[in-house]
Amino acid sequence: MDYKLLKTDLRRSNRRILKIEDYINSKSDREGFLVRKIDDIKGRGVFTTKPIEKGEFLFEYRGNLTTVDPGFNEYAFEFLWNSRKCWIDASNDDKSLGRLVNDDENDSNSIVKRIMVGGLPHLCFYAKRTISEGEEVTFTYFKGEYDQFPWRLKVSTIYFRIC
Ligand SMILES: C[S@@+](CC[C@H](N)C(=O)[O-])C[C@H]1O[C@@H](n2cnc3c(N)ncnc32)[C@H](O)[C@@H]1O
Repeated sequence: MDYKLLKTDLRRSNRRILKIEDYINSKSDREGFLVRKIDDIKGRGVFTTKPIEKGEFLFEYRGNLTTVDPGFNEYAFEFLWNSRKCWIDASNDDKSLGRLVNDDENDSNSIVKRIMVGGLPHLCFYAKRTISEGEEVTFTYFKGEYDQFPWRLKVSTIYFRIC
């Protein structure tokens, strides 16, 4: 057994485990993504610059944690923590990637998990499946009313016409 190699492997895997907390604590995003304007309606989106494996950590939905309802705010992410409604308010443009992930109702490639770091909840995007190089990172915001998501209304109108 090559113990030197084993030690290096362990160090590498420990680094991988620590990485997510490191990104959260240093308020930074990992490399492998770029932001691109898609069009005037959708605005900007996040795209991969290399393939991503299923289950990989992508980046945090970074913003201010609050228990005060921010009202209509397209950058507020609502979730439950200890049975209480909370929001990550990402309306401040801090150049982070999470706040720029667009909605895909039916075929999104990421999910969001709540993880605890430093005793506080953090929302993190993970790959739901393999994501190819150059693909847009998308998330299903939630199953809401169509008037909350006017772009979905547009898509379903086309769908009904085709049928
Ligand atoms: C959290 S922001 C996402 C980033 C946004 N595209 C930007 O450039 O700042 C949410 C907003 O993006 C737009 N958006 C998200 N998903 C969309 C989609 N599938 N089609 C059209 N617009 C979308 C809507 O304006 C929505 O209110």
